[in-house]
Amino acid sequence: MSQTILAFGSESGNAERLANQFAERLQANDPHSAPHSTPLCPLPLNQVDCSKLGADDLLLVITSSFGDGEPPANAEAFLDQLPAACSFRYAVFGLGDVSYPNFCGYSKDLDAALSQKGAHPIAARVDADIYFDGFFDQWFDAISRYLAGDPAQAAALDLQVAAYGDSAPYEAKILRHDRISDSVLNVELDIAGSGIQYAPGDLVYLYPQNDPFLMMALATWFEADVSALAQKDLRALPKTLLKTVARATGDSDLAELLKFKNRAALQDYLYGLDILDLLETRDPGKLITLDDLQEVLPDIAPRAYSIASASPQKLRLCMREISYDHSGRKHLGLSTGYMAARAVGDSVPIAVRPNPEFAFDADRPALMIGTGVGVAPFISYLEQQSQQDESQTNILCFGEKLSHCDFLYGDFLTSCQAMGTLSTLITAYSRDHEQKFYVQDAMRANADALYGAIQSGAVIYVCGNKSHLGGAVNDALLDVFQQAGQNSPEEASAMLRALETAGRIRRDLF
Ligand SMILES: Cc1cc2nc3c(=O)[nH]c(=O)nc-3n(C[C@H](O)[C@H](O)[C@H](O)COP(=O)(O)O)c2cc1C
Repeated sequence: MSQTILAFGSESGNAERLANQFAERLQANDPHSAPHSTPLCPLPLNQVDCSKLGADDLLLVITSSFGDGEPPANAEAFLDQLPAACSFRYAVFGLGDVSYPNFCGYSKDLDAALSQKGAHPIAARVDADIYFDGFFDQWFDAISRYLAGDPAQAAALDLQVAAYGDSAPYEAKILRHDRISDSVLNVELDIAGSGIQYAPGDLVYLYPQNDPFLMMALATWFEADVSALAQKDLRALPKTLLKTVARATGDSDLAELLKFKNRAALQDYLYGLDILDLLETRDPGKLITLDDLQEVLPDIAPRAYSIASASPQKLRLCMREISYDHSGRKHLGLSTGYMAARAVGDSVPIAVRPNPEFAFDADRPALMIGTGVGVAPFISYLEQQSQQDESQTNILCFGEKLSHCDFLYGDFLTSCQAMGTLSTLITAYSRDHEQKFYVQDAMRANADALYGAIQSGAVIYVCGNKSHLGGAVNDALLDVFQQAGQNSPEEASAMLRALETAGRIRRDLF
């Protein structure tokens, strides 16, 4: 009699949980699945003896990859005990994470070894990323139909996330590239077919390149090809570089500035400075060489932005452009300058990463507090909510400078209000009136509404500039608790602590 074996390789429990779910769903005769007479009892891969499996048998494997694409401990022994020749049928569901260089390394090795030894795949291997639930539902559906005698769906299965990541970013085409205020750039990227999945709060990483004008100016300075600096961050000037310059040029002022006691003055000095400014002002004798720079300048690090969309086809981000004059020359922010210089139709390398600290809780009301481009994750969340039949009670407190030109995504937010996805929109424009009015002032002015939302279980999400919002929002919350809840200062502090402990205040500050 033929047998079906369901095995898992799991380090932190995901694959084991899915294997148990698979067995339970099959047994419960899920509406999509076929009845299955003998319950499947999932077991670790190490306990599977393939020498006992014949041509009629089926091995179903759900396994993650660990280390550098290696098997989890409870699957370690499996490949070593594989017989030289196999005749059984199999299907592999691989769990992984595209941010690891060896994405789904073990499940890929396992699939290759099984087929090389003569085992027959009934479905193409699944390479699933951290958002694996959708793939799992489809895999379960196809395999359960196969078990019920209908192999077509399994044969047609094609569930493989492309292995983009830090080592191989995904090249996304720009679909839209426009300005939504004087200084805010809105960019939409095509991710259809990429396998990229994300949730509100997640981050997109950009891999910017240096400003070509700065590179040209450096080539003129060195009278040489400076392409060796292409991957170097020309704006993040490390102390080791400044020490090298001070030593080579005998610049005692710079040496003095590098002393620990002068760290605040050093920070001021470095603000807005790039490598060319430093060379022009501190090294007129051109003692610092290209090799020196190559050695001490850090590589360009990918830059993270909050995703401002919820579509599986398109990914939106917004960024405030940085552009200023320093020493008579125009300076651009590295990634905003890079993105501003691109156009519709260009491709840009990206990677998407989860941001668990700032994940949205769809089962609770949301009290969202954001300033400027800090509105981005809230746009994503509201877009997701507007795709659902019912939405939570959601409040957004949004702060910017001027109401007539800085109401970012204003049309969308107004339509969310009309649809009911956004229950309350509170805005604070700091420069509309003589008297400055910030988002924390708007929180105090709407204390009753905010207190009511928090009392009804809302999670508080704060996104925006660290120095503006870090302490100010906490102070405003304390005032809200006292003002609207009639709490003493001590009680208000205890409430804030309790919310923090319960994970009901989530911050993404930059
Ligand atoms: C320390 C560590 C190493 C990992 N190495 C890899 C890897 O090399 N390739 C990969 O695709 N995923 C890797 N992952 C991601 C896991 O495969 C992924 O989180 C999976 O869902 C875990 O499933 P499990 O809980 O069943 O073990 C790694 C995760 C951790 C925490």
